[in-house]
Amino acid sequence: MIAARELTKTYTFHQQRAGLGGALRSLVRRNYETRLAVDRIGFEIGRGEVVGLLGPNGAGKTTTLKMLSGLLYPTSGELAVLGHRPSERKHDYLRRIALVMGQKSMLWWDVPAMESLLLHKEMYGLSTAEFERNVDELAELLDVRELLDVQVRKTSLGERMKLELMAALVHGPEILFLDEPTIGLDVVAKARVRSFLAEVNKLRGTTILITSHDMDDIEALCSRVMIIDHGRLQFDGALDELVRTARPRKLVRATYAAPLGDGVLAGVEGVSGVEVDGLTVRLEVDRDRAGDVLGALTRLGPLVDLDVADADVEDIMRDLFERRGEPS
Ligand SMILES: Nc1ncnc2c1ncn2[C@@H]1O[C@H](COP(=O)(O)OP(=O)(O)OP(=O)(O)O)[C@@H](O)[C@H]1O
Repeated sequence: MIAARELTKTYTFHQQRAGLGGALRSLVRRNYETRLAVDRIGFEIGRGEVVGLLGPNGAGKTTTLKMLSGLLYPTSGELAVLGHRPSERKHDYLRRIALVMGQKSMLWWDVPAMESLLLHKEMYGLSTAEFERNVDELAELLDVRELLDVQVRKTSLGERMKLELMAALVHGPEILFLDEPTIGLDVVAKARVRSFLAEVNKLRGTTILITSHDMDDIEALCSRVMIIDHGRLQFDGALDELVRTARPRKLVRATYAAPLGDGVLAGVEGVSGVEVDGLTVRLEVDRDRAGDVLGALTRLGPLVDLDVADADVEDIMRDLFERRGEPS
C-alpha cells in the first residue's frame, strides 16, 4: 500500500542575517544552504496497519509525512502510495488519503464546522447519502454532534481536534497521516482521540501512520514503530521488539518488612541505579540477569511486595537517542 525506497529530501534555503542591514545584504548576495532532512529511507506499510513514526525533534518525521501526502517533492528515491506517486497530487490519490497536522487547522475558523464538511463534500464529490452516512458515523464516534453548528473558533482545543479528525475522515480515506494529533490536548482529550483512531482502524480498516512525542499514543495504537534520527531510518519493527532490544532492562521495586542496611546488592552483577527509600528498594536489572537478582532480593530480608516492569517506551527512546549522541 505504501512503498518507499531510498527516499530522500534535501531542503535548499537561504540564510538571512538579522536586522535591516542583513535583509539588504541578502538582497545582493544570498547565502544558500542545504539541509538533508530525510536520508535514503525505505519501508513498506500494508493495508490496515497502524505504524508509529518516532524520532527526536528535527529527525525528519514531518518531512516524511509531507512527501507521503504529496505536499513535498522528494529530492530523490522512489515513493508509491496506493499505486500513485504522491507528488503528482492526482485527484484520485487525494481522495483516498488524509493528512492531519496537530499544529495546523483545515477548518474555517469563522463558520461552523459543518460548513467545512460541506466544502469537503463538494471537493471530494461525495453523494449526499455517502456524506450523511459518514457524518453520522463520525459524529457518533467522536461525540461531536452538537458541535457541528458552533463557530469553530468558539470550540476548545480538544473539541477542535475532534472536528479536525472528522473533517479529515469525512471523505472516507484509506490512509490517514497524522502529525502530532494529540499535541496540547489534556489527558482526557488525548485518550478520546486515541480510542477514536483505534476504532476507525478497526471499523474501516484505515491504514494509519502517526507521529507523536507522546509515547502513550504510540503504545495505545501502534504495534509497529519506525524510528528516524538525523533523517535515517534506525529501526523498523514491533514495539515490543524495540523494548527488548533497545534497553533490555527491567525495573524492579521490592518492599521489605524491615529497613535495609547500606550497600544493598553491591557487587551483584547486572544491577544498576539502586535506590533505597525506607523499606523499599528500586533498581534496574539486565533482563538476562533478572532471575539471579530476584534470588538475591529474596535473601535480603522478608519481602512484602515485589513489582517487576519493563522500562516504559519514553525511557527507552530517551536512552536510545542519548546513546546515539554519545561518541562510540
Ligand atoms: N522548509 C524547510 N526549509 C529548510 N529546512 C527545513 C524545512 N522544514 C524542515 N527543515 C529541516 O529539516 C529537518 C527535519 O525537519 P522535520 O520537520 O521533518 O523534523 P521532525 O522530525 O518532524 O521534527 P519535530 O519533531 O520537531 O516536528 C530539520 O533539521 C528542519 O530544521
